[in-house]
Amino acid sequence: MAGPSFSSSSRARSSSPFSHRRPLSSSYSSSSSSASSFMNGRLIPRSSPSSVSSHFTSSGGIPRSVTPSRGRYDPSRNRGPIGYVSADDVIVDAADVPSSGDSITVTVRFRPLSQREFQRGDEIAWYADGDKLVRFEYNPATAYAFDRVFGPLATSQVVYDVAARPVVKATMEGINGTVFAYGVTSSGKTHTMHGDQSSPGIIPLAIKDVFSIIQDVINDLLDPTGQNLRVREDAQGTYVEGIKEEVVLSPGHALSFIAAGEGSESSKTETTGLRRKEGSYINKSLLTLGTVIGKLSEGRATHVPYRDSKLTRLLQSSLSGHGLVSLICTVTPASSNMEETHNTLKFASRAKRVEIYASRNRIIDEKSLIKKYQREISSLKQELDQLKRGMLTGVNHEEIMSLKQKLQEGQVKMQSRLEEEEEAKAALMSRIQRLTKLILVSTKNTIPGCLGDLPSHQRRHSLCEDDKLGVLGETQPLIPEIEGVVGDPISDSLDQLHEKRQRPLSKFNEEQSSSGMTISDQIDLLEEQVKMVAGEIALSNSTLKRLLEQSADDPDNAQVQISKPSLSPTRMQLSSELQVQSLEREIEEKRKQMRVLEQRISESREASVANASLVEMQQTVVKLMTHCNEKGFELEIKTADNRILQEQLTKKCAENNELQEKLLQLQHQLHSVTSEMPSSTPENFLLEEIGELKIKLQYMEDENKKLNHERLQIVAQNSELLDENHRLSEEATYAKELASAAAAELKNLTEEVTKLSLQNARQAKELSAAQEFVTSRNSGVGIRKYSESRNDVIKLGRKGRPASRSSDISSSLYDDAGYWNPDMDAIKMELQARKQREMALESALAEKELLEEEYKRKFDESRKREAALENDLAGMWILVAKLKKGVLGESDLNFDARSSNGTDLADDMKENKHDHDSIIPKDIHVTDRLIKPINDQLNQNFELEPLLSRLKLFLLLGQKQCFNNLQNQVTPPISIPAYFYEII
Ligand SMILES: Nc1ncnc2c1ncn2[C@@H]1O[C@H](COP(=O)(O)OP(=O)(O)OP(=O)(O)O)[C@@H](O)[C@H]1O
Repeated sequence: MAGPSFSSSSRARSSSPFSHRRPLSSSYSSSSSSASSFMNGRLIPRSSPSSVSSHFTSSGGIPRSVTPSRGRYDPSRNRGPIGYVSADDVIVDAADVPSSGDSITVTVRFRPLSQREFQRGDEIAWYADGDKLVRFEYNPATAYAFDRVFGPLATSQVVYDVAARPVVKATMEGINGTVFAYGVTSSGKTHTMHGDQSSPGIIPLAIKDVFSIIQDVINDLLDPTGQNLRVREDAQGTYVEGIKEEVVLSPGHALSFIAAGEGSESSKTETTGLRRKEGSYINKSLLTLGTVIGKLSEGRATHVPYRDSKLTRLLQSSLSGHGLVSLICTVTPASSNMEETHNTLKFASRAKRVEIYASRNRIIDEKSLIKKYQREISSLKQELDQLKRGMLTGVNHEEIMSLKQKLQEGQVKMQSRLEEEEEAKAALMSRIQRLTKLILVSTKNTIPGCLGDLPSHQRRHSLCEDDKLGVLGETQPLIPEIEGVVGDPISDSLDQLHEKRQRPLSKFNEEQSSSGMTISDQIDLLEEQVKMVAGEIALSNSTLKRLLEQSADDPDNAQVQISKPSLSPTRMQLSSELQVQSLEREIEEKRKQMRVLEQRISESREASVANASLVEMQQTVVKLMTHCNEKGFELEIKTADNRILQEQLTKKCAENNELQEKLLQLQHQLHSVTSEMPSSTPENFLLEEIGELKIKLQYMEDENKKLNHERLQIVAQNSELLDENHRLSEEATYAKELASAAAAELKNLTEEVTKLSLQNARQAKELSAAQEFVTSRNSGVGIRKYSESRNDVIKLGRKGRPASRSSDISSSLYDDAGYWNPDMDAIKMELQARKQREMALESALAEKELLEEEYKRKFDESRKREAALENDLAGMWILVAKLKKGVLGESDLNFDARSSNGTDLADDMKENKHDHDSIIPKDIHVTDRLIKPINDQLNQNFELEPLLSRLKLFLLLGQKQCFNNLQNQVTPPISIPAYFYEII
């Protein structure tokens, strides 16, 4: 299927052998009901009150090969209560699109009240009640239901979408279809079918649709010269004889033809005063259409008077159910047209009852047909065989006769089919030839340089053919008729040629182009002629020479035997002198001719040089003209396309404006609503939410960066602190050592002091004993006591001597002879010094202990800070992960102004003018819960630190698998709260 074609009934008939066939493609035809019909039923006599219709039909496939498979009529199927209904009737929703085996799609379109109707006080009499009902204002019980009712505000695009597009689409799938508008005058048929620039109707929309489906379209158009087209029928249905086809290349192109068909119809009818006549035809056609629809809607097999009007004949194949039919009834709501509208509605209602059985056309190719016929022949042969066998076995006579009859009928049928096929084939062939010719002509005309670029040998070839038929053919008799000087054909042809050369160049070129002979061809011809004349001169010369020789040899015998058998005896008897003279004259004559020819050749050469450029120029001009025509044609198409585009653009602009207005309105509304309830509308909420999320994300990223920076700082601080800690530990160890040394010394000293005190006490005792001795020297008791005391001292002194540090003191207690001689002052001083040393050591120890405590406190603090920051970081990571996953719930966005590290973030955020409170999760302590076990473990075991740090990192990053793997390496395993697993 090449595509749809457009046809109209007011085109001339053609004698094309294929003219009685419908086009090889889907066809689009538009006509009114009248004899001199036109596109879209535009011809409505103002005086005529009658309804008119406008329609387009489209058929898919090749009717010749169409095999319509009709469905069975089933009245119970798909019959909604479409038609007249009472107000209480239940309206069943009819299918929006026509379907096979269904009824005609009937839609009703109301137009708005016109200015005139309004001014004269018309009221709304009929109106669209919903999109299925038409109701009577003055009696609401009167209502009609249809497939669809379009109110006065419905656009043609909507009407097209519902009422026509399914038909157009089906056409593209090979199902015939018809869309026609029906309605009283001024009810809106033209507006619906044709429309205008701002609101294109069904026809332009259909064309556009068709072109969007296919690229190449064969278009049947009205022939402006045609009158009185005949509607004919064949086995495939009704067709308009002599329909003209045009190839169209774009929607614009198709529309331009339609427009042309319309610019010719109106002028014709205006000027020839055919309107009245048209009106009467239309009335007749519509009357018949009403009758036909009425008959069809009865569903009985009665005679349907299709043939009574051209309109019904044209619509016959559509109405008789071969294709889809969409009827658009246009009505006015005006009360002044109340009755007409009612009639239209009744008509539409009746039409709705017509059943259609649209079926897809099948294209059967030649091979399939041959196969089909072969099958039929073989079955017939079988029948024949059976017949023969029957004859042999004694089948009764009647049976044989009936079989014979059948066979004959079959043969006749076959014969007629074959003939039909032959006919169709011939028609096709002729059409193909015609089209090929057209293509060739058009190619010839359109391909620039086609003729001029022909190779010279081709030109020569054609010349030779011309030569045979023309100039050379005339020159041939010259050779035998040597004396044919009178009426010399060469001269004639040369004269003709010369004459031609003398003519104005344009004329010359015209002839040249018409005969296909160029100057170079003519020069070739002249050269050939020169050669021939030269040959003739040579022949004459040799004859002359022979004659002269003979006369010289035998002057008495003047008889000359001319070798030429054609020469008459009388001539042969001429005197040799006369013959010689004649020959000489002839030779002279030929030479003259030759000179003339040579001169003409040289002139022709000169002329060819001069003309060549002119010819070339002319050819270029012709080419340019052709090109120009093509471009003009393209321009027309483009203009038409442009117009459509402009229409679309205008429409789009209008839509755009409307949308913008709506947008403004909406924005305005939104604004007003927002000002009342700032966050109540979903748009607001979403916008806010998006904004918040963006801010949060940004803040998170910033915070993350900050935290990372801080973390790095903390790590650096930590390492510093660790160093310091190490140093302090060393110092503490040293201090401890010192302290223990000091303690040991103190102990020794204490012991020594005790000893010394004891010694001192003893010495004091000894001293008092000695004093007593001195006092009692005079008595024996005193000396003995002194001796005893002295022995004790000695014993003591000797015992105490090993103590190294007390040696000084001891030594100060004895003289060189080892006798007790205590230097009390020295001892006292020594003791004093020792005490002082002891005190200093004790204070240093206390100081060191204080320092150690201070460092330890600082270290703990930094650890805590680090943990807190890590907690914050963990919180952030979790939040970021949630945001990325898009699982951030309301609860996550409940925030606490204070983070775990004690920073008052709320204050910071207030300073930043953003409501950053919201980014710190309330349940930030969760991270404490997560990290705490690890931190505890870390605090307990410093060796595990690298492992645990990694563990923490995996935990924070939510890498469950890595975390689990690593966790197994930690002994004892860390217990992780279930919450963590929920998060990751
Ligand atoms: N649906 C519509 N919306 C707006 N205007 C409309 C509509 N239908 C028709 N009109 C207007 O009503 C007027 C008559 O319409 P239109 O010429 O299409 O009627 P018509 O049936 O073709 O008439 P006629 O039978 O005389 O050809 C026109 O001005 C047309 O623009």
